[in-house]
Amino acid sequence: MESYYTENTRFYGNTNPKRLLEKYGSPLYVYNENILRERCREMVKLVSYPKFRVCYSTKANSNIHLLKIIHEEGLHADAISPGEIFFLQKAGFKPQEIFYISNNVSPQEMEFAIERGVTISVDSISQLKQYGALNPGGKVAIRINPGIGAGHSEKVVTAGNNTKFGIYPDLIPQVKRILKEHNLKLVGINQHIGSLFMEPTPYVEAAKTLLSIAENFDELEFIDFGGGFGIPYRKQEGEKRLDLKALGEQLDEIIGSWTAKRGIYPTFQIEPGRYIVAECGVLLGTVYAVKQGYNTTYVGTDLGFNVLIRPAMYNSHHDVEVYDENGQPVKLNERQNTTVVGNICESGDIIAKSRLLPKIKEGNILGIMDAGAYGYSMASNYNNRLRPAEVLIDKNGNDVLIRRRDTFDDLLSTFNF
Ligand SMILES: Cc1ncc(COP(=O)(O)O)c(C=O)c1O
Ligand SMILES: N[C@@H](CCCC[NH3+])C(=O)O
Repeated sequence: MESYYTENTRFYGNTNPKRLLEKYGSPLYVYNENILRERCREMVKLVSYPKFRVCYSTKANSNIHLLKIIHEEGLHADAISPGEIFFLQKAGFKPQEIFYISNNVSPQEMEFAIERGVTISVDSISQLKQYGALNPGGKVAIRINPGIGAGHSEKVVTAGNNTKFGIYPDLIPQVKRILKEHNLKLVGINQHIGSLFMEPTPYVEAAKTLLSIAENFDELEFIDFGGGFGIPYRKQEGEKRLDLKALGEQLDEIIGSWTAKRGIYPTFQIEPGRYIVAECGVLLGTVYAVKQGYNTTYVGTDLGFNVLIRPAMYNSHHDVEVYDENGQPVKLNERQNTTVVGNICESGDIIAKSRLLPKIKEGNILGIMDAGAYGYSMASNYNNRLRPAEVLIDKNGNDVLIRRRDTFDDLLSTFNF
């Protein structure tokens, strides 16, 4: 089948991968503003219940320029750390638009949010007690483990029996005692079952469970079903999109019947990260070596796992597109078994294993597709490598540098000499 992306070269606006690498260097993260805005809008209209809000999950990509666009589209945001709260505020999010979903944090980190007026969710009895002691009479949310998990790898399943996250429902009497002891108001309950589901069922089932748990509390201002909305990473094989219409209709139905039965109308919210940013991002890199192995051809690039760790960490698949000397996508007709590797000193430094790709030569450019989520945000300086620059193809198709590449001075900047 022809590449989804080959038909979609509009991604690069008025330029192309070759010109982008000539101008900004390799490797390079490239984001498309129109796609980002489209994904935000799809999520905002997911359900028709009027008090519905979308909290973008900042961990997926915390580039301040992308955060500004997401804010312009009317999304709120969730944060997992004071550093993310700091970035969100820099991007213009107001404290009441930020939800701090904390996990095992120090009193100082809780104070950081309390001082700024950011609502915190805690996810253990210990942390609820710590919060109560710090902010008696305050508002708080709790993260529930609904007992149902889902995700693309066991490392990203965040509910069920094998996870550090969330409070089990049988601890609710204890939660109530602590709330009373510290005169806390429980304003919200939230959950997140895990990252990347492609069928509505686990999410909807977990949402129903959360609604039954919500019946234990009278004054909830919001109920948060979490993120995890998947994107099709295997577009070249024709993978289908998550059916948002079906998912939205099911959510509307359970929200509608729950609110009608209870006669209360809290805000409902979701926390998508990947769905918002994955498909607006491509990671470009350059081929420097081609080597015939026993079973596969190794294509050696500057795309080490310091730049994109998902394949090495979770065995994740990203489609690969090959560009010719004019920066145009090479058609996927004559294909050979190819393994794309990086420049990091580890054998696990593989970005695409045993793929059928067109014949690749030194100097070719590769596009690692759907790399906007958990790409740069999980990048590192391992091997003292420099994290790449980030470029935005803006809504008029122009390329804009939104973050420069690291420098050697950046690597030195934290040392005392
Ligand atoms: C609490 C919480 N909310 C939201 C998300 C976003 O998940 P995703 O990017 O799969 O939508 C995550 C990450 O898995 C998370 O841990
Ligand atoms: N980092 C994961 C997503 C989940 C992380 C957040 N709980 C990934 O790249 O797929």
